[in-house]
Amino acid sequence: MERHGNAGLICLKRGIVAWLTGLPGSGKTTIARLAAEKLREMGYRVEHLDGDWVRKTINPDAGYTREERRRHLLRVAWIARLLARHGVIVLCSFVSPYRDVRREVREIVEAEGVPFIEVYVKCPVEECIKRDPKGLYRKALQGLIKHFTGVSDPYEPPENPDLELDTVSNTAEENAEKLVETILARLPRDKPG
Ligand SMILES: Nc1ncnc2c1ncn2[C@@H]1O[C@H](COP(=O)(O)OS(=O)(=O)O)[C@@H](OP(=O)(O)O)[C@H]1O
Ligand SMILES: Nc1ncnc2c1ncn2[C@@H]1O[C@H](COP(=O)(O)OP(=O)(O)O)[C@@H](O)[C@H]1O
Repeated sequence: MERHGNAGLICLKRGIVAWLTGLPGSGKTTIARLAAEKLREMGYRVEHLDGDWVRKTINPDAGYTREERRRHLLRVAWIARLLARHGVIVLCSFVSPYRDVRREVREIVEAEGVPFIEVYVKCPVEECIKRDPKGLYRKALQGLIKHFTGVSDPYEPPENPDLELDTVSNTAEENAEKLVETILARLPRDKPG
C-alpha cells in the first residue's frame, strides 16, 4: 500500500469489489452510501455503483426480465473490475436476485485478481413492504409492476455470503461499520518491493 502526501490519499495497487445484494428496500443503498463516506474519510478512493443510478446513466435501456437483469449486471461487473484494477474500492448495490448471475459477476471480478465480497443485505419482504421507500411495493402489490422482485419475481438469497447484514436487528450505521471492517480486512496487501 502506498500513501501519497496529498490530502492523505491512500493509493492502493489493487482495490476490491463489495457487492451488496438484497430485496428492494432492504437497505443496500443506505448502507453502501454510509460505508463509502467512511472509506473516503479514511483516504481511500471509492466508487459507489447503485442500481437506480446505473439504470439512469449507463444502462438506460435495461429492463427487469431475467436476461435483461443479467446483461445489466454483467456490464456493471466489468466496470467494477476495471475500477478496482486501478486501486479503487468499488461498492455495488444491486438487487441482483439470481445466484447464477451473482456467480458470473464474481468470476468476472476475480479473473482480474481482484477480491470480491458478496454481501447479503437481509431483510424480510414483510419489512421491505412496510418501508417501501419508493412506493414500488404498493404498486407491485396492486399488480401495476410486472416482474417486481419479492412480489412477482423471485429473490434467491446467497447460500454462503462473505458477509450478512441484518437490517432489522442492526442499524444502518452498525452495518456500514461492519462492511468497512470486512473490506479493510480483505484489501490486498502489496508485497514489499
Ligand atoms: N421489477 C422490478 N424489480 C426490482 N426492482 C425494481 C423493479 N422495477 C423497479 N425497480 C427498482 O429498481 C431497482 C432495482 O434495480 P437493480 O439494477 O438493482 O436490479 S437488478 O439487480 O437488475 O435486479 C430497485 O431499487 P432498490 O429499491 O434500490 O433495490 C427498485 O426500486
Ligand atoms: N437498519 C437499516 N438499514 C438500512 N436501511 C434502513 C434500516 N432501517 C430502516 N431503513 C430504511 O429502509 C430504507 C432502505 O432503502 P434503500 O437503502 O434505498 O434500500 P435498497 O437500496 O435496498 O432498495 C431507507 O428508507 C432506510 O432509511
